[in-house]
Amino acid sequence: GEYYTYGVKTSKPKELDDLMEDLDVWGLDIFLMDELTEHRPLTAVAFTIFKQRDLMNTFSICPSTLINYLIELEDHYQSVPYHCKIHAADVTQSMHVLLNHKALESVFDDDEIFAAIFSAAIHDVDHPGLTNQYLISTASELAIMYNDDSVLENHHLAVAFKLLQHEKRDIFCNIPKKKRQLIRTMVIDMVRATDMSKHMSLLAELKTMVETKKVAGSGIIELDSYQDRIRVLKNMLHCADLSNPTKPLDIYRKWTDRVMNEFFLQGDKESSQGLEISAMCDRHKACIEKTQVGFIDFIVHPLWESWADLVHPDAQDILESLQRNRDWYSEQVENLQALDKT
Ligand SMILES: O[C@@H](CN1CCOCC1)Cn1nccc1-c1ccc(OC(F)F)c(OC2CCCC2)c1
Repeated sequence: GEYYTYGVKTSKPKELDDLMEDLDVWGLDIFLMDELTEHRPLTAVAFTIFKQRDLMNTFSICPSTLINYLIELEDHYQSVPYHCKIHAADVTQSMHVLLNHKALESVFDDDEIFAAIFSAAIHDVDHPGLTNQYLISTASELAIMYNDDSVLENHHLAVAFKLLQHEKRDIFCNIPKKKRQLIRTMVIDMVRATDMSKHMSLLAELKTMVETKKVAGSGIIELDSYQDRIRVLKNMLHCADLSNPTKPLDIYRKWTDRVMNEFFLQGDKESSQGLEISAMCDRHKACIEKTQVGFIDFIVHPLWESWADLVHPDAQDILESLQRNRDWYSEQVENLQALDKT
């Protein structure tokens, strides 16, 4: 059918134009993007970012090849409550905004920017809505395939690269072999770093970088080794992946509903299989508000506090939004406790 400016059909071109004005704004309504693009948020967001960053010209990517790839990629995101194509679009758009931090201005080259946006778009493709721990403890096909090591993350990478193998979808086809291999290495490093079991070591590396941060007079960070550059990009994708609590509260709460739904569906499966129900997956015992306060205090805030140090002062607004949201969920806990006393 006919494709419009953003690579997708829309019955509301004016509203979509207005929404795309917010493409580099933290807090863009990605759920509205899903509606206005007739459920092609990832294709629309990724295509428009590629266009805005002139990546199709830089890497001689034919627009129809990019569209073919993005549509196929988007169709390989499963319709699970949380790890669906809207999450992929959300993380891709969030990555696009983080790459625009002043402290990172002209730090990364085109290869790294292409690798970063591509990694965000593919990072959860074909996610089954189940955790690595579940896949391992049920000796699933995927766990056997990947020997229990970053099972989901290795699968997302394999699926995404396999989709490139059709000539109509191979967006890497005009990139020189050496450069293609470098980009592939960076993408593998970034997507593997989204495995939550790597969170503590990734955060420790980020803290070390902050302590030893080399800054030019202009406040722009200096990164002189591949290891340092990929460390920042891995943490950037991890931040984008754990950015729900930093977004406007109405958007954050939609993500909380979705992730709890996905966890509870896993809990239902575990229960029906006579397995012990995983933490936070028991719909009859979960306290959603309390676990969000804990998630922010123990995981999300420590990560974003270090990121904000690295790119100071570019992420102050994000940090303040996170604090407000934490306070709101904490008040909900107090209200619920007061209710228990009545
Ligand atoms: O599951 C999280 C990591 N675990 C590690 C073990 O300790 C608890 C947290 C991160 N993760 N991984 C995939 C999706 C998500 C994930 C993403 C948005 C989440 O909440 C909201 F922002 F939407 C989210 O909330 C859960 C339920 C309460 C605490 C965490 C989880």
